[in-house]
Amino acid sequence: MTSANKSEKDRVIVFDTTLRDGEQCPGATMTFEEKLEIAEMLDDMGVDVIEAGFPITSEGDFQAVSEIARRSKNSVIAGLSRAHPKDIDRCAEAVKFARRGRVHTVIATSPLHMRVKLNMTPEQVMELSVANVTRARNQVDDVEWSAEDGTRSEMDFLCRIVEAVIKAGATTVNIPDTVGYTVPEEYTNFMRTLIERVPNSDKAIFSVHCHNDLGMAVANSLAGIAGGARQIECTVNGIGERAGNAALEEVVMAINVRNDVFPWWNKIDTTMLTRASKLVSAATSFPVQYNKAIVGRNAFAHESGIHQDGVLKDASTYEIMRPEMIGLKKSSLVLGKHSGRHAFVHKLEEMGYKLGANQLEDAFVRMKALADRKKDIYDEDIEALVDQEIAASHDRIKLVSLTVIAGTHGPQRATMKLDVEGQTRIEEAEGNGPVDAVFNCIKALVPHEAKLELYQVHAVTEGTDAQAEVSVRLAHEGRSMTSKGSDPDTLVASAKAYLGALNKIVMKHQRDMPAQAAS
Ligand SMILES: CC(=O)SCCNC(=O)CCNC(=O)[C@H](O)C(C)(C)COP(=O)(O)OP(=O)(O)OC[C@H]1O[C@@H](n2cnc3c(N)ncnc32)[C@H](O)[C@@H]1OP(=O)(O)O
Ligand SMILES: CC(C)C(=O)C(=O)O
Repeated sequence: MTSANKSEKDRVIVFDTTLRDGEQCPGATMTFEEKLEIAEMLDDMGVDVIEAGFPITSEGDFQAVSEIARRSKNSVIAGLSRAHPKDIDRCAEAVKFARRGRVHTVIATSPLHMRVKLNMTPEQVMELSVANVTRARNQVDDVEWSAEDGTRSEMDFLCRIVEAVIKAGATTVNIPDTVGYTVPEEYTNFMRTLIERVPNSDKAIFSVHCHNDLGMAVANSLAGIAGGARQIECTVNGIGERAGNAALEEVVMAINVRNDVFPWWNKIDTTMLTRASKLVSAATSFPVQYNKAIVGRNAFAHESGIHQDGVLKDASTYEIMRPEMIGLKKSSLVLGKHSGRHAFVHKLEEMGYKLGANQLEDAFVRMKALADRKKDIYDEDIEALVDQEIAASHDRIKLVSLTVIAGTHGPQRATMKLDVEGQTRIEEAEGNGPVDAVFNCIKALVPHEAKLELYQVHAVTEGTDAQAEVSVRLAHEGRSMTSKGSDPDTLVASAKAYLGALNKIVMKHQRDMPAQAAS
């Protein structure tokens, strides 16, 4: 819906209950400071109503609701209360500090809850509701009344009690699907029938509050709006009692992305959704499911080659919304065993590599082999893979020959012949031991600043004729390059390992040159 044709009757009021229903689920308790931080973020995000807690629950909850109310900027601050005078008074006392405070009073209306839990007749529930809405209205202008277990309530009774609470001053009427029992079409009809049958329904906003026991909380919320409700109660990341509540980020994005079928609008700044999700996850210590819609870490990640190719050609092939819309910088192409060449080349280009066709094919085959063994392929894995590939075929510096004079009478002396980019160079150097003499020779032949960080010798086979394997790590300009060399002669293996690491540094330097020149 464009801003030109936005009308108030099509606006969906977003009521966030992360701090109340969200906190009710086992393990989600948040500290006072965490609640303040979340409330501030919700306020900045454009949430219309923040249900900050249930003040009668504890002194801590009362303090949190009061402080959130004091600090509120734009949002209405609501507190929950039972249909009980002491709950109502405590709640009104907490929310009165807000620019606009709301008392939200709830009582069950289903036959089961009234009989078993409340031990009350419908008439007693009606009386109590009217009395407590009146009591609340005497203290604040904004009063919400909720019919707990509304979707399992009898329509005739619901119509009568809703009419009565609106008369008593309720400004919002919420019909929760407390146990996540309804299904979309049923809920649309339920809300539509109720709104049509209650004679004074135009005097209040109708609200939906859906739980996810059958995984339909979001679908049901939208269906309730289709039936005439104009407030959705939801939580960040969908946290809440049992299987949770409708997820705020899902209802909001469903309305925004499918505005053709959900022709309503809301005031949420969706670019804050990712941040909100992370904040709530950190405060509750509830990890966000990887495949969670909108904010899961895989929601904008692609590993399959066919999808990656499509996304590279045009992201809308596999993405129905742009990642920036929810505050993500970009979607990610994750390399793995399902990836194809297009994504591999793209990744290499991002990392500054440009390979010839054969090198690319070899590196790709080795990436697949690695992915079969390893769950996550990181940039360093690709770097190691490709550097090895390039180094093998493109060594700028090659060892031609080496002679070392060692023994008890030092200094030890090495004579080395190298092929440096097609030119033969010969040099002699002394050292404090034969390895030092070999490395000094290399430094004389190819002057460089790299520092030796690691030198290790392993015997690969047994016996005095064992093949030696030497590892050398050189540090240069904040990066380390490691290489291995093997030979039956330890000194030759040492020279090969050193030259291998040096070749990588040279190659990296050449690769970075164009980027540095451009910047
Ligand atoms: C669907 C929802 O999410 S509703 C919100 C649920 N959230 C919570 O319960 C969290 C906060 N709750 C609490 O801290 C406590 O339950 C309190 C402070 C509200 C009440 O604690 P207690 O007085 O010890 O009562 P307890 O929780 O054991 O039992 C609930 C009592 O409230 C009554 N009750 C339940 N709902 C309502 C209601 N909407 N209006 C009036 N009374 C109610 C019950 O019938 C029961 O009454 P009884 O003691 O006469 O049998
Ligand atoms: C308090 C009400 C709205 C509730 O949380 C529910 O019915 O699930």
